[in-house]
Amino acid sequence: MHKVDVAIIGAGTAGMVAYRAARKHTGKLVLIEGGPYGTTCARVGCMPSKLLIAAAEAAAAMRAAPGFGIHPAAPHIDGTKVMGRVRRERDRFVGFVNEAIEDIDSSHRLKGSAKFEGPNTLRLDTGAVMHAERIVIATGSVPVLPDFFDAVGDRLIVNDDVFGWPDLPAAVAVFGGGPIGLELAQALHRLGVRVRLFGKGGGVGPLSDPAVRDAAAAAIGADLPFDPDADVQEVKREGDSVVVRFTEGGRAREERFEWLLAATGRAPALDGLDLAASGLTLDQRGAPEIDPRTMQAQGSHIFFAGDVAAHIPLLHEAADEGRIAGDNAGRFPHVESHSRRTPLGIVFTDPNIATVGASFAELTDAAHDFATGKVDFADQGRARVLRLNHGLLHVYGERGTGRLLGAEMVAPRGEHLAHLLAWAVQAGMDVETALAMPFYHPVIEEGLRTALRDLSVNLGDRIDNPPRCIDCGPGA
Ligand SMILES: Cc1cc2nc3c(=O)[nH]c(=O)nc-3n(C[C@H](O)[C@H](O)[C@H](O)COP(=O)(O)OP(=O)(O)OC[C@H]3O[C@@H](n4cnc5c(N)ncnc54)[C@H](O)[C@@H]3O)c2cc1C
Ligand SMILES: NC(=O)c1ccc[n+]([C@@H]2O[C@H](COP(=O)([O-])OP(=O)(O)OC[C@H]3O[C@@H](n4cnc5c(N)ncnc54)[C@H](O)[C@@H]3O)[C@@H](O)[C@H]2O)c1
Repeated sequence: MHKVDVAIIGAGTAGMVAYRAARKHTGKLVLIEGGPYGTTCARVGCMPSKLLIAAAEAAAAMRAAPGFGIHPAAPHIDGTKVMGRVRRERDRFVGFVNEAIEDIDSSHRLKGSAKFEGPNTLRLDTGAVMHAERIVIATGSVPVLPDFFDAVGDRLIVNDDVFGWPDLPAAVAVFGGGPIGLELAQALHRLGVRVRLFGKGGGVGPLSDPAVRDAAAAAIGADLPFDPDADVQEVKREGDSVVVRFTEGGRAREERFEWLLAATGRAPALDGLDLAASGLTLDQRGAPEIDPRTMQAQGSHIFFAGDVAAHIPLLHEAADEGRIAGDNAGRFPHVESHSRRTPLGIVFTDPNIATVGASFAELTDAAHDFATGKVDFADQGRARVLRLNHGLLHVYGERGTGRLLGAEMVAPRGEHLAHLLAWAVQAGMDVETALAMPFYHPVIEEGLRTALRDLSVNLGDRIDNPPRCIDCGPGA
């Protein structure tokens, strides 16, 4: 039987980072991959979705030009060329990952799907069996598909399928108002695909602040048909079409599409691991309790990292967790505790949707004594110059200390505002210190300053905010 100090299951982002961290402690380790190399992020996640969005932004910019008095021809979208670039660039990113895999000692790489046969015993579907002193589980996540969708048969697709398309389809029904549904629905819509986005329960991405969520629903809904709480009676297949029966504004409707794209959530990829044989105590989801500071499960020799840990299923968190889990698996039993970064989430819609630090729901549920500062981008100087003047940003600060706690936004260039705020929150900055930082003129960040000033007023630190649109002129 093959014997190793550390076995890592899954060669995605978390698993590859875990391998490098564990390698510093031992040369007796193995990285096991059951599917294709290349990582979810590069193959079918972050990168191809952003490539599709970039093409959609180019088309949207052409359509927006008449608003400046510039009249180009309407965009002609060549679907095969759009998808060709998406796949070419995607393959380039995947190529870099594959090079990193090739750099790993070949005796440390194993192909096959692993499952537990005992707390320290793994069996691969190739028949190989190994004894591992410590194990890192980094198996990622899989799409959750409601049974309701079975009726559409092979017209049901997920994100992976989109990035394999040779051409753009004519019409797609997208289900799910989370990050995947929002990003793909808006991008496809802007690329000339007829899209309708069906949400459930009123959610819009990761937003929990009702006012910001409403503003985001309105901004996305102004671009394409989007109901965050759709009343769908039936989905079925008729010939090569997907038929969706739903209610809109009290009226029964039926619409036909080529595909039903499910973006209805992702779950930890635990099926097939036979975790029951691992000796861990499992909850009703079939998962053990994991310490997010050590990534250790119940003080055992088993560690989790990335989406499978169901902590924050984002790329930079997967990398951090891989580093923590790999290092601790390597040094076990002398496990070290690590502090985690300030939460940061960005959805690459237009306008961007973003969350930073503590969410409105977390602060409210914990009865935290906080105040909110606001800016509406409708009248924000630079946003108006650029005709990007849609959105709402709420920033939360602690009463008594003025410490910045978090923010939720749907905002132009929100990806950058969210970073500024995340860095300020992690640095423990208070609102007055943030306001003492330089703000250039005219920039979108002046909108953030308006929200910070409003927060300062609401915390009782200053009497009033300067008059409306002060960032339109000198002396701001
Ligand atoms: C469409 C989409 C867009 C996204 N966009 C963003 C974004 O813009 N920004 C962001 O931060 N995040 C984004 N994400 C999330 C991000 O991609 C994930 O958080 C991240 O890729 C998770 O990495 P991981 O290492 O946990 O999993 P993965 O990269 O999925 O790696 C898990 C690996 O484990 C293997 N495996 C599974 N079971 C077994 C087994 N039993 N034996 C052996 N191997 C096994 C799998 O084959 C896989 O290779 C996006 C996700 C999707 C789907
Ligand atoms: N830009 C980014 O960072 C980015 C982009 C894409 C994905 N991701 C990551 O991937 C994860 C998974 O994304 P996701 O969007 O699939 O999941 P999600 O869980 O965030 O959202 C799923 C949405 O689908 C809705 N839903 C569930 N059942 C439904 C049904 N029957 N009909 C209509 N809607 C239904 C839910 O209410 C929810 O709003 C995210 O949590 C995120 O961490 C990140």
